[in-house]
Amino acid sequence: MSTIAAFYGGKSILITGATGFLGKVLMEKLFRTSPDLKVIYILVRPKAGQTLQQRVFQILDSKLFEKVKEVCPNVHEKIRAIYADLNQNDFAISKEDMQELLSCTNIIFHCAATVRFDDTLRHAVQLNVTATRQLLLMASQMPKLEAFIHISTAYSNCNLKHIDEVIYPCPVEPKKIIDSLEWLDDAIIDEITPKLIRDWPNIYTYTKALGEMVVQQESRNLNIAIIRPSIVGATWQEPFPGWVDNINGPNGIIIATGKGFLRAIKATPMAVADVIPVDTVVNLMLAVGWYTAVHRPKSTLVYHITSGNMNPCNWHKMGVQVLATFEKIPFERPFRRPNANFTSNSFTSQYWNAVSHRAPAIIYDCYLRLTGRKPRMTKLMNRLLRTVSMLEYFINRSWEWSTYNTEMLMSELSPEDQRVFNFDVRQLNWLEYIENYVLGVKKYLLKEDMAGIPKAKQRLKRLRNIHYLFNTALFLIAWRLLIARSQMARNVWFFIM
Ligand SMILES: CCCCCCCCCCCCCCCCCCCCCCCC(=O)SCCNC(=O)CCNC(=O)[C@H](O)C(C)(C)COP(=O)(O)OP(=O)(O)OC[C@H]1O[C@@H](n2cnc3c(N)ncnc32)[C@H](O)[C@@H]1OP(=O)(O)O
Ligand SMILES: NC(=O)C1=CN([C@@H]2O[C@H](COP(=O)(O)OP(=O)(O)OC[C@H]3O[C@@H](n4cnc5c(N)ncnc54)[C@H](OP(=O)(O)O)[C@@H]3O)[C@@H](O)[C@H]2O)C=CC1
Repeated sequence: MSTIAAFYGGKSILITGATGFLGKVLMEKLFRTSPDLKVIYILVRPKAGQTLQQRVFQILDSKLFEKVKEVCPNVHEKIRAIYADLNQNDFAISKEDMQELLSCTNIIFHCAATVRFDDTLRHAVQLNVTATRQLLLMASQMPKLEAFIHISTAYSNCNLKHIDEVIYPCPVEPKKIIDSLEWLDDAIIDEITPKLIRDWPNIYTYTKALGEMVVQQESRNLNIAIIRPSIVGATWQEPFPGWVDNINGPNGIIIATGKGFLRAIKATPMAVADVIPVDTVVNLMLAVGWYTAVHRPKSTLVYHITSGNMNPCNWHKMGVQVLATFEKIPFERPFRRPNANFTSNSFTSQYWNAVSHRAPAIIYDCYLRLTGRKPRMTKLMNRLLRTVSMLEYFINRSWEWSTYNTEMLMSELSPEDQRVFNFDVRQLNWLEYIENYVLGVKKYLLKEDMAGIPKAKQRLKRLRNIHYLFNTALFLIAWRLLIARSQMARNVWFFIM
């Protein structure tokens, strides 16, 4: 019997960000391994015209939860969705709900965040810093609370090259920033943002660092742990390989490459691609929840869950395997044949952007115009290139994250717990994982049917022929122009003939 699974039995667990990528996988694993848990409270806001209940039903009815329904048929009764908006004071939680949360919660997993790189400082601070402070305040009023697990990111200190499992101070106190955002207007905030974030690459990573500082400062006598995952990718093993549900991180790039929109990227091929499967992160989270509650470490422990130091993969290897998978299982209706040119040179990258991205988009838009349709490819390409430029910082550098606490925790687990809550990334076979990842993107994100593969392969062949034809025509035109202008070219031509 797993000690960790037994620990969560009968517990009331509060999860923020349960409707997000990580949150869903966390709930799934909790229900599957501890079906006798008492209740999971989730803080949810209505979204896209859906009520809280509709959002919960949609999650429970998804493929991700198929196994859960077998082991925990009354899962609907064990989720208690509580209306909450983390952007508002007291999260706009009703008095009755707040009372229940304060008196019943045993464990908190705080996953909610804005993960957009280009969010406004005001919104990102509200969600990633102020809301964390607010939640800690709530936690301090929970008599039954055993552990508070805060999810940060391995990139919260990406301005450093070597990162230890410690909380690093930020140059400006979070409280000062929270206070000043209350009276500064948006224009001034925009102006001072670059000065505040200094050598952090974006507002997201900066506010996650501030969030960690808040955790340290407001920890009072709570049992707290911080988890820092690197780039969270599709599931490796559980509940099935390849599950993924948003376009963040590598997912959008895989789609753009598979559909033939993106064929070159400014990346350092040998830089470490520190992707970590989402189920691995969730297993560590549950193990940390147990360890923090039971062993009550004296200080706030930070756990890195990264792949680079234990089982490194680089962007080149990843790109090659992604392309190899596209050969076997191509995406439907590609714009061009998938290709992946990595270059770390800015000039070459701009050349590829002009020749491989913008020019085909312009040509395609001309074609759309000529056939009486609305041009759209240039706009789409501009947005894609903007997105790619925001990711460039992370694919042109490598970091070293120490993992002493994570390894210590692994050694504390029983063999059964090491199996059920496996976060040992050394066992990961990258080639297999990447293939399942791409397949997962096709099935769960693009919702493409495997029956469409022969047609997609045919289309790829047609695109290859068009590509050859286009290049041959281009070559002949260039050659013809050269012959018309140069005596030397004419001599070579007569010689060949
Ligand atoms: C030739 C290429 C070779 C490829 C080889 C094969 C691939 C092998 C994999 C290699 C991948 C390399 C890239 C890896 C990138 C790794 C990045 C890691 C970053 C680590 C940071 C830390 C991790 C974390 O802690 S949190 C999670 C990270 N957060 C995010 O990823 C959020 C990023 N997204 C944003 O901030 C925004 O979406 C933004 C600013 C990028 C765009 O905002 P905007 O308002 O313009 O629009 P949206 O409505 O959001 O989207 C517009 C448009 O863009 C598409 N899109 C959005 N995100 C992505 C994406 N990540 N990749 C690609 N495309 C994206 C989206 O679909 C929209 O398209 P529409 O058609 O208009 O709907
Ligand atoms: N994905 C990754 O690569 C990595 C993620 N992380 C961290 O993991 C955590 C989870 O990330 P991930 O699951 O990927 O992110 P998602 O964007 O998928 O999920 C974010 C969650 O936060 C919730 N949320 C956002 N704003 C509010 C609000 N105002 N009120 C209530 N809930 C809100 C969202 O709810 P809603 O559905 O209503 O929008 C959603 O449930 C974050 O803390 C992130 O920093 C760390 C490293 C890497």
